[in-house]
Amino acid sequence: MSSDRGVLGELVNNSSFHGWSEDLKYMAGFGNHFSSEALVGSLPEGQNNPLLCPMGLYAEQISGTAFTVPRRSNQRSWFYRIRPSVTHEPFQARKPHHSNLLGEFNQENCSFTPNQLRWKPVDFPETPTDFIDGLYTMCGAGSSFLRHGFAIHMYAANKSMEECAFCNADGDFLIVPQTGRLWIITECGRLQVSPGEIVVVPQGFRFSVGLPDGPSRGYVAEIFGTHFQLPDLGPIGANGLASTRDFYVPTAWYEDGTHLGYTIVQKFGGDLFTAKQDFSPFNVVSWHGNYVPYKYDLNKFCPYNTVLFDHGDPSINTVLTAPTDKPGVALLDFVVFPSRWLVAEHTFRPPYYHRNCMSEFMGLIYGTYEAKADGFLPGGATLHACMTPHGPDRETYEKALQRGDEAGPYKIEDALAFMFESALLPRISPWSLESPFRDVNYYQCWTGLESHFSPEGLKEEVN
Ligand SMILES: O=C(O)Cc1cc(O)ccc1O
Ligand SMILES: [Fe+2]
Repeated sequence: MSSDRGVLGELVNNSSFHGWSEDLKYMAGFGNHFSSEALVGSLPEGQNNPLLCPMGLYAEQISGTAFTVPRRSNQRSWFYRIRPSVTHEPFQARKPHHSNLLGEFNQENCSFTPNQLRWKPVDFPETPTDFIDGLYTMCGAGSSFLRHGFAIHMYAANKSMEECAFCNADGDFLIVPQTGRLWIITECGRLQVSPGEIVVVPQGFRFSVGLPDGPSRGYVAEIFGTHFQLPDLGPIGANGLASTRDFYVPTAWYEDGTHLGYTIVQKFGGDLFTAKQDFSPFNVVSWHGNYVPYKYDLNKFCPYNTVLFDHGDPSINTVLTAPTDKPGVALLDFVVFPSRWLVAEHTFRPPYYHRNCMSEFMGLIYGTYEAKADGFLPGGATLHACMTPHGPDRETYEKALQRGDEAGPYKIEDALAFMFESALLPRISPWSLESPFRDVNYYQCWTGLESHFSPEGLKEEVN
């Protein structure tokens, strides 16, 4: 594969993506019950499914939680649409079979290793590739069938989805673009997501991805059986980290056209199925509810950190968390490492050396990550599984020691890394283990961390 942007630029014509306009309107909030009408008066008043909906629309509910979960965690939305989703031809297994996605992780389809893993950024594809075809699974655990687990995918694509909508029946997608904006049309409306922002598309939503910038790359965390929530703030108090007002939900937008051969691509049990229909799935004129896609700008994250000594645990930078049934134990935490001041005194400031009972997958959106002087590149990735030792590379360690106790306040700037952290032990897809982009020499970044042990030195100090 090569990354000839010029050639790719010619391949792609994104200017006509559903007549996209950039002046999108959003509603702010996290977990709210929203209402939105593209046409005034299209939302039924006082009830969800009247005999006849305003403007001759169909009422359709999408449930994101079992009907009977406690009210505080119940998620569902009501769509008022021109034709209902059910009006499609039968689903067929997609041909050719898409072999780069996994919906469950087991002995047969995956490997596992306690070694530290690192990947360089992949090249952009040379042939026209849309978001769906550009997706490939890196690792994961559990099963979408059993509604427990997660998958980590990445994508490299260069072409907008055309007359085609994706629907992930398996879980929620948290998408982290690294190169190229995403224009995402959902049944609730449209979102523009730039590198530095993230978007969550919950299970079951139909969506189409336009790539206005051509070659595009990014990361996707998929969670089975639960949804993301904001972390509790504990003693931090009522404010800080990601603020509810900075989450943006789309406003209703619809298209009413007959598109012969519109294809719904449904990910179901990790496999892809396609069904044809003769109208756009983005035909929701109004909607209300709390089961919604949303985006968030990571630059709005308000970091908290140590102000005197020692290196705090990275959980302080949690943006969103998907819980397990065990209090405080995440199925998947999404953690950022944003611009921030480091001020700790007599402290080794880079991330400490450690082994973690949780598994850590990291990506880099731009800049350099504070624990790695080189080799961890924007668009690349690392995986340090449960109890796999890791920490700063040799160069970072030596630089921190050179700066010494005298290091004054120092700002990490122009860098944005993130981590997907899970309590489940990830299995690795065969293609990511065999990938030509895997950095098989990763372990060498720690080679040469010498012993500085000197009992004599200590004796001298003590005496
Ligand atoms: O491994 C990593 O780089 C992520 C990380 C960062 C940090 O500041 C402390 C612990 C940790 O796992
Ligand atoms: Fe770590």
